[in-house]
Amino acid sequence: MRLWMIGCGNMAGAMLRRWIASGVVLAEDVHVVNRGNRDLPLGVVQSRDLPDADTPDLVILGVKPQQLDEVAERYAARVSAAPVIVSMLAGVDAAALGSRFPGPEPVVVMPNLPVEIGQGVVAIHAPDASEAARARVDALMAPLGLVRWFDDAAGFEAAGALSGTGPAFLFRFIDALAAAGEAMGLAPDDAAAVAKVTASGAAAMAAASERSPSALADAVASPGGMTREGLNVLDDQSALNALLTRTLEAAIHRGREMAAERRRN
Ligand SMILES: NC(=O)C1=CN([C@@H]2O[C@H](COP(=O)(O)OP(=O)(O)OC[C@H]3O[C@@H](n4cnc5c(N)ncnc54)[C@H](O)[C@@H]3O)[C@@H](O)[C@H]2O)C=CC1
Ligand SMILES: O=C(O)[C@@H]1CCC=N1
Repeated sequence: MRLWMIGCGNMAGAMLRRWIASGVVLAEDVHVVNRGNRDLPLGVVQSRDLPDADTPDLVILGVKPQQLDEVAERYAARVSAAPVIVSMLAGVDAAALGSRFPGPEPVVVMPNLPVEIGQGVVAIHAPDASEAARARVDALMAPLGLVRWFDDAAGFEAAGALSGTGPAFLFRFIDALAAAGEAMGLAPDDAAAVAKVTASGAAAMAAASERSPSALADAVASPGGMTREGLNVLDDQSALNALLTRTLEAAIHRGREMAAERRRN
């Protein structure tokens, strides 16, 4: 599959590394436009402008949302013959994308960073996309992890916020576990190592097990034992649930503000 990628930093770069590692895309079939060269797989051409070459199978937008107008002004005419344009920009919906890039079918995705190891989530919203566009996007996204299409905007907003921002919250949780270990007297290196492997082992188990995370927590917590006392703190007045609900609400609120900033009157 031949790709033009306009903006390929942390997020689009993570996707690209997986696409090439999985073989779904060949490095020589990718042209990246970035402001400056980034650390990308060998063979991928990076430049400051699109090439004078045949139109690709897909155009991927991976710049910051604030750069949407700038790149649209510069590249919309040149990508107008491409069949599909995929945006990962938070707060940019299909209407905002389609109005700036007339021609290609607009597809909005919300990926997350673990796509780089094939264990990410890609939420997709393109309710008006043709079967051909859906098939093309599905084939590209398949190696990245869990791929879910949401035809309703609300479902996409919630799923995209949960998966897109979620890794950052889990990374914080790992740090918080380590900090708690340090507070109990562990050396920083030991605390960080123990917290990381505890988190990765538990996450792998939750992903692989037929038991729910709640049932797995119960399996750790012996009646009258240490874990139950700890869980009682997290569960008191649903403290952790309430904190994460507020966290996700704040992220979604910001997403809506960003969407309003991109909306045209
Ligand atoms: N980082 C994440 O976990 C996630 C990010 N996103 C979305 O991905 C997008 C990119 O985020 P990051 O990769 O974190 O940012 P980043 O700053 O790492 O990457 C942006 C890239 O765009 C390039 N760029 C900037 N202006 C340009 C221009 N005028 N023409 C061509 N290239 C240009 C930069 O050189 C850079 O390589 C954002 O819109 C964000 O909402 C979505 C889901 C998750
Ligand atoms: O923080 C952001 O705006 C982007 C979208 C989801 C993850 N990173």
